[in-house]
Amino acid sequence: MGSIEKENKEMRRSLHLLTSKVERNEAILRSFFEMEIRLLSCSSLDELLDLILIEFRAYFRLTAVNLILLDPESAARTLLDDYTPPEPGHSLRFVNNQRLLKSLFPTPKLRIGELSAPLKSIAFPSTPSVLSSALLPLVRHNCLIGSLHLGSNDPTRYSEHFDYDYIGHLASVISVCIENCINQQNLKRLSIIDMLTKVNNRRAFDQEIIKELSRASRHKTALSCLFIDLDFFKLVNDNFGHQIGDKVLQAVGTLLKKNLRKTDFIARYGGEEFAILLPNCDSEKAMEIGNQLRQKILHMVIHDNECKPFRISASIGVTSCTAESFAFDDLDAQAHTLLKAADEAVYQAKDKGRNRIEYRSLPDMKPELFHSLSTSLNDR
Ligand SMILES: Nc1nc2c(ncn2[C@@H]2O[C@H](COP(=O)(O)OP(=O)(O)OP(=O)(O)O)[C@@H](O)[C@H]2O)c(=O)[nH]1
Repeated sequence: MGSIEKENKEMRRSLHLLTSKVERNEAILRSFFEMEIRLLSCSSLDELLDLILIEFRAYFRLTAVNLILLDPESAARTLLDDYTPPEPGHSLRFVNNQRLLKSLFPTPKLRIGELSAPLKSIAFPSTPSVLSSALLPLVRHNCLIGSLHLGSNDPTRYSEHFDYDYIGHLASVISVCIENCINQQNLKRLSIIDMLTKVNNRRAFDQEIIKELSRASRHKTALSCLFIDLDFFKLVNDNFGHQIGDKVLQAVGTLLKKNLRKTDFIARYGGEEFAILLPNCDSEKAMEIGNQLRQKILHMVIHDNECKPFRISASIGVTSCTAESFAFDDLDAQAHTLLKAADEAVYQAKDKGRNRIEYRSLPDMKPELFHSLSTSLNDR
């Protein structure tokens, strides 16, 4: 073979290698780009975490994907109250300070390749089969906010000899998405939460009752409403001070959350008044639940500023409805009717001596009566 021919062959081989490398890089970039779009379109932290912890694994053919998040004020943990990650306690962990993150990233740079045993036990506590990995520092405003760990059982998958700019870029996108989701959801949460008791506020209740009435009518299920009004609360404030009064309200909020189902809706409706929606719950069951709450409130021991114990009581009003309860379709009118009945039941309980539970059935309502009724309720 002549030397020119040999040179040509060599050049064709190089060209072929170069073309396939470009094609491979293009495919990688495309897949990263697609994932970036999906990350940016996540509308909640749950959705974002599912994408990272579950879908990344299949999409990038990985053995393990783990995440550590800095969460000093438990903001993320509060938002994720109902969220279960894959391998709970391993794939998603929260830290209150940066110590652990700093041990993974003495400088906030990607860590690629094989990990030492101690680092592996931090990054992949439940996956010893990981042989090579990419540890991505998540950074926002020059602050380490977390660490994402991509692990493979292929020892050559992540190697120091390759360039991983696109993974670094992905880490930046993930950092922004995590921060955005937490901030947005936190803001939304703050607008519907009563800051003192950490149950929902009245605004959230007024929205929820419409949703629940609509759901109850669609599924033909019962919906009950409880009003809980603390007795002689003014005396608590007068005798022990406002701070202790606040402590009582917080304790009642905690007691209600602890003793009701996740699907029940608890709100602070006014100063010392709580309102509860019990979906799929008829009058008999609602009375039973209400009475249990009354007894639990009565047995709750609170301490004043001198650590002396005292107790409180509550008057409870209950009402229930079913799809057939209303002669009209207007959900606002239905909500007002339900609230008025629960409110009247509380007053009856107060009238009869307090620390009691009373039931008020819904009146036979005519739609034309609704307007005067809603006006009087709004004036309360
Ligand atoms: N500490 C504290 N007190 C509050 C708060 N909101 C309302 N209150 C107090 O709750 C008290 C309610 O008093 P009243 O409406 O007279 O009712 P009550 O003393 O509970 O008497 P009955 O309801 O008739 O049993 C008032 O003294 C309010 O100042 C709050 O956020 N914190």
